[in-house]
Amino acid sequence: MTDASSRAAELLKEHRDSIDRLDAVLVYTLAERFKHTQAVGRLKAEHALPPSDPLRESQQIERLQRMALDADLDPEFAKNFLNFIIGEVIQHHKKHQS
Ligand SMILES: O=C(O)C(=O)C[C@]1(C(=O)O)C=C[C@@H](O)C=C1
Repeated sequence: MTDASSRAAELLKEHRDSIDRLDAVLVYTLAERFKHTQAVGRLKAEHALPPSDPLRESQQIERLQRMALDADLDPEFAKNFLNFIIGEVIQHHKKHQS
């Protein structure tokens, strides 16, 4: 192995270690978020509230897109990602109500 290729292998490993650490943060963060949304789902079912709240969603999307721009993340990606998670939450809420 040349010096350049062993340095590249070292850098690749460092990046992958960071990616693994950040993936763990994502999983634990998502799990914590779902714990809160499950509690919200129970509250909504107990009080006959609708599973989705479009006004709240548009506020969340707007806020997330502002943060994404600030963080140098594609705001369209951030929006799609949040919409995907919220879609999943709404399915869970609907199950609580049925
Ligand atoms: O805040 C709520 O009312 C929720 O049910 C949580 C949540 C979310 O996942 O953030 C999910 C569905 C709603 O449409 C809005 C937001």
